[in-house]
Amino acid sequence: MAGNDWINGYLEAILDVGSSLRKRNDGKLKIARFEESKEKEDKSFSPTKYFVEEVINSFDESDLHRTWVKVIATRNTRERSNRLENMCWRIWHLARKKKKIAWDDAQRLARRRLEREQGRNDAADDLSELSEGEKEKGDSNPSEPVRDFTRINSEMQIWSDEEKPRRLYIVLISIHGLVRGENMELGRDSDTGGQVKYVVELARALANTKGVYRVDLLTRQISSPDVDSSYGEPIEMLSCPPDGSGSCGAYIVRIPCGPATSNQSFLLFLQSPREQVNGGKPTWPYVIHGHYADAGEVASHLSGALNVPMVLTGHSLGRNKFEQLLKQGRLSREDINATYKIMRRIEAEELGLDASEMVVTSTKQEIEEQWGLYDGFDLKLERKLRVRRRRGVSCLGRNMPRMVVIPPGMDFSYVTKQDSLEGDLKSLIGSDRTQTKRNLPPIWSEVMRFFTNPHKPTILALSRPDPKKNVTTLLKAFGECQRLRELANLTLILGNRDDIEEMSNSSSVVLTTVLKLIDKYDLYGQVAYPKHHKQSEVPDIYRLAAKTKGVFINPALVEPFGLTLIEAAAYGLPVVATKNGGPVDILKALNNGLLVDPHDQKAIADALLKLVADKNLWTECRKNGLKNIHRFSWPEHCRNYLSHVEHCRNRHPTSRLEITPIPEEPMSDSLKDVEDLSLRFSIEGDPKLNGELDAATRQRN
Ligand SMILES: O=c1ccn([C@@H]2O[C@H](COP(=O)(O)OP(=O)(O)O[C@H]3O[C@H](CO)[C@@H](O)[C@H](O)[C@H]3O)[C@@H](O)[C@H]2O)c(=O)[nH]1
Ligand SMILES: O=P(O)(O)OC[C@H]1O[C@](O)(CO)[C@@H](O)[C@@H]1O
Repeated sequence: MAGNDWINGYLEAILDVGSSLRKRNDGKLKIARFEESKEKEDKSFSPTKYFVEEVINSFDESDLHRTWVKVIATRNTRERSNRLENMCWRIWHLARKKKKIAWDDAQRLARRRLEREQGRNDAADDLSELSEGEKEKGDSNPSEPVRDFTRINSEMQIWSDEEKPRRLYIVLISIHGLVRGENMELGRDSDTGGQVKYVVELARALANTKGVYRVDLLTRQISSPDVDSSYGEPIEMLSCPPDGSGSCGAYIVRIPCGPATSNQSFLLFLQSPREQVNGGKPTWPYVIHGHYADAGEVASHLSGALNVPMVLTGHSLGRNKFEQLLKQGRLSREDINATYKIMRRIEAEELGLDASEMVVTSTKQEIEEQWGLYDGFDLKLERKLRVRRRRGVSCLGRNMPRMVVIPPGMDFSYVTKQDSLEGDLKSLIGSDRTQTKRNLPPIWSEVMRFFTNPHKPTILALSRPDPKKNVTTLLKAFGECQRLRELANLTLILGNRDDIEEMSNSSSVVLTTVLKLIDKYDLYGQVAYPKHHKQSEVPDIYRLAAKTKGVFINPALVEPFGLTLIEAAAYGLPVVATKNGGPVDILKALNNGLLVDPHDQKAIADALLKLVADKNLWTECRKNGLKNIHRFSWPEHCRNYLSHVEHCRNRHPTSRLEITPIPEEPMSDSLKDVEDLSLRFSIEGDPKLNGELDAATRQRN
């Protein structure tokens, strides 16, 4: 039986290896393990023994044993041989099948292990990519704004002009400060500064973006003899571009709020669907965007009442300010809270954070070192959720606002070609000190009249007269550095003032301290501190400092972003800036200056000296700033903004809300046009719309 030879070897192996049969508890004989074989295992590998062990050890086949008993009982040799062959084949087949199953399991396990490993690697890549994506990339093609700060999710659609015609209605809310579109009074008080400029320029830029039909910037109506009547106008159309030629669909809407901001007033305004888009059908805001703690709290109420996604921008954060003021050591915790109501502000910021789908920050640093201080935000969880969303894994039950870095832009319409560094200045400071009657900016004379030697480079500081801006430390650094005083003058533009006594307490303290320090260090003839300047003169102030080969400095204790730094760069002025806050990322992008510890007076003086004295460094920084400033572009900002807002969890009012109108008071004429905005008080929520809608659907209703 040549065909059966292998069987003999196989059977011999079964017999040779030996086996002890053990009575199974269920009465069946179970082929036991080959303990002996373990002990006697010879060093050389025997495939037969291995196979036999595999077959016998690896499965318990009772009926196989019954067959075996029958086979050995078979007398007919031929019959027995056939049965033996069949049995061996069955054993062999079973063993192979078993091994195949084990192999498949092993393969499946290996594949799952590989997938999990891949998933972990992807997640790690995503996380590292996230941190990479937010890191400054190398210089790119100067003609193309670089998305340094803003990381667009690879799957996320970039907002493009090719979008099907959309007619989005966006609501921005910025409550405090004096808000108007032209000739802003920035620096007039602690609440009228960069944020006012930011929201007005954002409203214009969004309205100028294809697909956006209307932008309403909601703020408080302020009617008071102390301020210009323009702040009492119920509605102001924003000219686009700012030279007043035509409208782009951006409006400032001033809501009568009484002494305190009432959510109700804003709610009533927003709950009348806007009839400007989609052929007169009421349209809900696509998004409600709150700016700063106060508007963040109001927006959170409106977002909840209207079921419209909310976006938040901090501009400046209470926890961060609190930390820096404590570090400065001049005020106790109680004094800080009494002065700034800082705990109430932080509460509002936490509420806004909790209600937001997305937080727009100006820098990566703002996420990690400013929002990272808040209960309502956890950096690691936000990143994990972002990775999960990207991998299509459900995030239900886990809410954390998405943080997106989209730095503000700049209105470049005032930036002319690079001014030559010669020319005007010579005529301005001729030997007889009389200004030649050329069309030189009047503000130049206003500044230069303070200086004994106007030929020296001027160090420029421009900010609201707010303690946080740390101007007093700058003055001490300048006053105590003889070398710096010999080399340079100092210009302080600290808002507009008539009478220091009539200013807010914090502004009054800052300005009084400035005057005392000028006197203490006898800086007369070396420091300029003009009382007034117009908004339109700010570019010329930067230009003047650049013409003198001066330096811009922002020594703030903490600067969430620092619009003045990008403005200075746009006018060719190298900068020295606080290392606390947004300037870290700004200088990374612009590569146009030096960072300092705002608490270190000597470091401030040394940095200023370095830039004023080293003309090569000064020229290099000027050149870099001019080359890289394009990265701060409002059109780019808006494309990124809309791309991210598109992915906010979209919701839609699903209930009919009857709002009882406030009893009508006789409306002044000026309010008539507000009425034209269809201030109706009932909303037609479509009850059948119970689910969440995607952005496109939402816009159709
Ligand atoms: O006398 C002055 C003082 C300021 N400004 C302008 O006001 C703005 C000031 O903005 P910024 O330097 O950014 O400071 P803040 O007023 O404190 O602005 C807050 O809001 C800004 C926008 O989010 C952030 O960049 C800041 O970090 C944040 O503190 C700039 O455009 C200045 O040109 C004037 O025109 N005249
Ligand atoms: O953190 P602070 O001191 O309130 O600074 C932020 C202030 O600056 C501004 O952004 C200037 O516009 C105000 O809106 C805001 O009150």
